Amino acid sequence: MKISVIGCGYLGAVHAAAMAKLGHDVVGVDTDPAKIARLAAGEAPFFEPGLPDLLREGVESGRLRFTVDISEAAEAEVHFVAVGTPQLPGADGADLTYVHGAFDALAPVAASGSLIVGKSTVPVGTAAELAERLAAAGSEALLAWNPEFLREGFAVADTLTPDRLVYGVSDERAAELLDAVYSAILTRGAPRIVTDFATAELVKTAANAFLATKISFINAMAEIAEVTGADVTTLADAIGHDARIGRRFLNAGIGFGGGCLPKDIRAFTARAEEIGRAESVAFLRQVDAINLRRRERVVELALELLGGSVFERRIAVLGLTFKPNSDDVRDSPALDVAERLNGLGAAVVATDPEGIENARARHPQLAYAPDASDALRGAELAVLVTEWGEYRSLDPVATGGLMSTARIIDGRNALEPAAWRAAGFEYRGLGR
Ligand SMILES: NC(=O)c1ccc[n+]([C@@H]2O[C@H](COP(=O)([O-])OP(=O)(O)OC[C@H]3O[C@@H](n4cnc5c(N)ncnc54)[C@H](O)[C@@H]3O)[C@@H](O)[C@H]2O)c1
Ligand SMILES: O=c1ccn([C@@H]2O[C@H](COP(=O)(O)OP(=O)(O)O[C@H]3O[C@H](CO)[C@@H](O)[C@H](O)[C@H]3O)[C@@H](O)[C@H]2O)c(=O)[nH]1
Repeated sequence: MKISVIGCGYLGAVHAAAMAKLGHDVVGVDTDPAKIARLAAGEAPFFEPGLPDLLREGVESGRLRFTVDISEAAEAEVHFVAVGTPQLPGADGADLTYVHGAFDALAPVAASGSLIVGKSTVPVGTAAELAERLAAAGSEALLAWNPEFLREGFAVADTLTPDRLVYGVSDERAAELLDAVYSAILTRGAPRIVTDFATAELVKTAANAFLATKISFINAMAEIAEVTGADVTTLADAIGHDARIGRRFLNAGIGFGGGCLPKDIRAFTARAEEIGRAESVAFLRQVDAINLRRRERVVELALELLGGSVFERRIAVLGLTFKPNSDDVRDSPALDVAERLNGLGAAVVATDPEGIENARARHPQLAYAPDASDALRGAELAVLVTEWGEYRSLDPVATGGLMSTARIIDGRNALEPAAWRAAGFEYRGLGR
């Protein structure tokens, strides 16, 4: 099939390359010429394992091309819209400017009977409004909402072998076209849920709200464990054995960040207020508050370990991205911790295997080191805030040898406390 993908960021670039892998003829469109130039050369503009191979393969096969010119999407039978829906500046709601821009640009281009598929995460009710917007623009394209559940770091596998496909549609033809797009995935047995616009939009919002709640639940237990001397990791293992609870997403630490969970729970809160149901999701404010308190806790522990002041004390911050296997620093708890310590006058030296460039663009005032050894050399305190494999496997004896004083805060509970203590470290985890 001929497919266009409008918006080639983290989601759209992966989606475009995956659609080409499924055998479709794909054009990716983005308003950012630098991004398009890299993608057109078969290069990934961000770090995502497996994406470079997929892009190269697609571009070399001729099934995948990229452009800034949306008129090149005119021949597509299906148009995926994957533009950003960031948090509004100074408010909780989602900024739909890019979605509106993409739909307004697509309306005159999309052929009658072609299908426009929203993939961006939007507040419930958005698709219905966009259907009216398309009709008002005289478009005879169909509309569907097909939310995306991929995780950064696993985006390629999540797109090619999703847990489920959700179609929000208002007529059968839209579902048929989506079945044709995803036939190779459906043949492999992926569950497919066909529903209305509102349910499809809410499935996405609810999934992220649930994941965020699970993380804040375990972080709330970490707060209790810190006062009572209990160990939150053992607690998570123990409750996780109950299949109704499950162990995944029960890792306590400095909490969730990234371009999705934080903004999506805030947008949900804002939309619930708009529809008069603020109390239904009032708990999400607590979820957000617990999450942000964990970053503060790291600062408290740093002050405690350094005798009350971090001023001009050298602190190595290991990790800048919101999670490992990504270069994404959007709403990153790791970068926030580095910033907070820096704001208190600490001599922070931060490092990350993939995130330095993006972190520097946001926080040029921080000092960055190319690798962990450089960051750790001469430091009085190490703070592990993103659990990259190479930080998890740091040798405590060698690490202690680099530092001026052996102290570590394990902000992701990623290290074996006994091994670090045996190597002479003052070790602090979160909730253990
Ligand atoms: N990143 C993820 O892991 C992920 C997963 C699931 C859902 N989502 C959702 O997908 C959407 C996109 O997220 P992202 O992380 O890829 O964002 P992003 O900021 O990385 O990418 C958005 C892209 O859209 C482009 N764009 C903006 N307006 C455009 C227009 N009118 N025409 C063409 N391109 C335009 C931007 O230049 C940018 O490249 C969001 O709604 C997000 O919540 C993201
Ligand atoms: O037990 C856990 C699990 C995760 N996290 C943190 O939670 C954040 C989000 O992690 P993850 O969900 O793996 O990353 P994303 O790539 O942002 O993916 C989420 O957001 C996407 C965009 O909506 C959805 O598509 C995915 O299904 C959803 O998992 C990261 O900061 C993690 O460090 C924890 O603190 N503890």
